[in-house]
Amino acid sequence: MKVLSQNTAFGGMQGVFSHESQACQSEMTFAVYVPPKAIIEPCPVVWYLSGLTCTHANVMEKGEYRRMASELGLIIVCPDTSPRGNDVPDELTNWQMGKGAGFYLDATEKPWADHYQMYTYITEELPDFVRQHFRMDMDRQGIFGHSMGGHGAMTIALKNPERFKSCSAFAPIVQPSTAEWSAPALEKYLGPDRATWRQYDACALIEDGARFPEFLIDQGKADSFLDDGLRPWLFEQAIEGTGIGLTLRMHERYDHSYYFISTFMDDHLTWHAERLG
Ligand SMILES: N[C@@H](CCC(=O)N[C@@H](CS)C(=O)NCC(=O)O)C(=O)O
Repeated sequence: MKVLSQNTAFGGMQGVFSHESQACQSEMTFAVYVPPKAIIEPCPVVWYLSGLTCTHANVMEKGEYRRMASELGLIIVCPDTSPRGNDVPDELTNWQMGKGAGFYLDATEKPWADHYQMYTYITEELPDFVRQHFRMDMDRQGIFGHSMGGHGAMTIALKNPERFKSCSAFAPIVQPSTAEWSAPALEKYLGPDRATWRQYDACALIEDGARFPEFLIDQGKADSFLDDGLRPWLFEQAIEGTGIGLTLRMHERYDHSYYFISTFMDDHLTWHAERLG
């Protein structure tokens, strides 16, 4: 593991690290915040998955999670959103595909499949890696994210309910297989057979029987991506009659930015801490 930076913050440590990923065949960077309580005992881990165009750095610099994570004793891990490097395929003029747009899936199509294995990276390789380097209580894990990362958090929680005890999202893409924003990317990564897309679509997963106890979703009403990309009302419909709990909060005047995310960050961390014990 390469240490790219380490800084003390709120009595804990904000670090940025990189390692060689087998899954993505690329050097991957991630951020970890370790609260001061971790000196005394292993702390629960909350994974934050970022949105389109982001790296690990957007939430680290603008998410304002450290004060509350320090207080609540939560480790926060912030991975990158795609493989990186000169040999990784990309679409240079399309921010919804390629680098910065890994969609937390395992691509099956050329030329993407060799590197774009973000589902395996996030659910297997990175957890195995960080547990070796940080004292974490892996029996207490939560996951949250923003936009494409909200989609990642919700689909990963729905597919791994035994691993995650809590899930929340800021402005998630709840049905990526039908959104103008994301359907073209799913087709390129996964091919034309839409049946294979369903495992990466929170609404479709629920229709197909996946379950998770409850979700917290915050959504700004002034978010310019609300109608084309995000559409949380589709998730509300998908959970009807399933017993899945949903706290959906629609906020007047808030947009898609980190001003919105940082405003509600404390509520999300509290939501996770209450469920992680
Ligand atoms: N295409 C626009 C929009 C992309 C966008 O809003 N991305 C969201 C996630 S979907 C984000 O978090 N952007 C980075 C930031 O605000 O720091 C851009 O590149 O600025």
